[in-house]
Amino acid sequence: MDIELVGLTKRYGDTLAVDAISLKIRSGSYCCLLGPSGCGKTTTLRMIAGHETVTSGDVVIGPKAVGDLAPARRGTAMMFQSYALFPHLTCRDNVAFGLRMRGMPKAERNQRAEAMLRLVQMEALAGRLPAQLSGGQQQRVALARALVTGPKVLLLDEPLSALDPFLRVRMRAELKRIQTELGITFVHVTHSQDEAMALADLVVVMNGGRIEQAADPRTVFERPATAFVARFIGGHNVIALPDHRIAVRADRMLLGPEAGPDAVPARVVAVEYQGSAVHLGLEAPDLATDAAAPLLAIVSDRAFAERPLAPGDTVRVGWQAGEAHRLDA
Ligand SMILES: Nc1ncnc2c1ncn2[C@@H]1O[C@H](COP(=O)(O)OP(=O)(O)OP(=O)(O)O)[C@@H](O)[C@H]1O
Repeated sequence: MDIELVGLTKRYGDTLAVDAISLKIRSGSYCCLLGPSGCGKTTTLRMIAGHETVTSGDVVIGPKAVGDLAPARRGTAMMFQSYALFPHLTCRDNVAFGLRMRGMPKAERNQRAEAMLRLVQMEALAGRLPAQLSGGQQQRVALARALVTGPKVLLLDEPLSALDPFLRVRMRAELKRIQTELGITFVHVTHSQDEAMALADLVVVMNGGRIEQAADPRTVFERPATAFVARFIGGHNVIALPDHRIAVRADRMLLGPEAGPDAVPARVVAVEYQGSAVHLGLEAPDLATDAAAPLLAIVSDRAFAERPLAPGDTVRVGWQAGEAHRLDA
């Protein structure tokens, strides 16, 4: 189901948590709300779910504004960071719980619960209690429980943050598979750029209660709209020119003889080996980077091996004109 936010605003006393945001999320897409702590992501999600009242503006799900509808009547389901499974119920009964509340007969609800457990690859452990499961397994059960009532929209609040990094990457692939298989709309709150880039069809970068940019991951990375987006997404240098700012991808910085005639001198201040690439921190007095951080240049391990650099070295740094991307703000 399509979701549309129209001038959606939330105030808590003097705090403007969400500031008149407007956004269209197409049916069947995977949308990530991305931004630093306190930017209003969770509040936005909770207003879509109906767990939070709206100060002004509208949430439209499918054909109708849902402002007056209780959470259970919006066609949405929510999955939380803490899995909140009932400890005394088996996986199967946890998943079937919502159907029991709706008065579905036992045989049918068990069948539906088993189908959902199959979808999340937990059918073999259907008879276990939550305490007998790992964190990742509990999370799969929580996902099955959120999906069992057939929501048109699944809302996920930092669903992967409690998992260790390895499991997080695996579960993230699972989320994407399940979303694609079901074809329903997912709205997923995260503060992780990697997670948003890996999962989303639509990345919504938020800052201070507003949307800085809403676009597909590639556009956000290749054409960040603002300096905030360029910095938050990472892998970019934000450079101030006399009348505007530009972003240049760190992996497009050119060093040494390749840097071209317009290159400027820089001093190497940091060298970080990252496996397939080497990250170089550079101080270039002729370039105004408006953050305190040094310039970043990412070079392949091979290129670095051919021409190694160490802290204290000087090198010329530049970029091809086409690689400079003008920022709106
Ligand atoms: N119940 C509340 N009462 C007062 N202020 C609140 C309440 N809930 C959130 N806020 C404030 O609203 C702003 C947005 O909070 P929100 O939880 O939506 O941010 P977030 O982007 O989800 O952050 P995080 O990643 O830390 O969860 C913050 O300044 C927060 O302090």
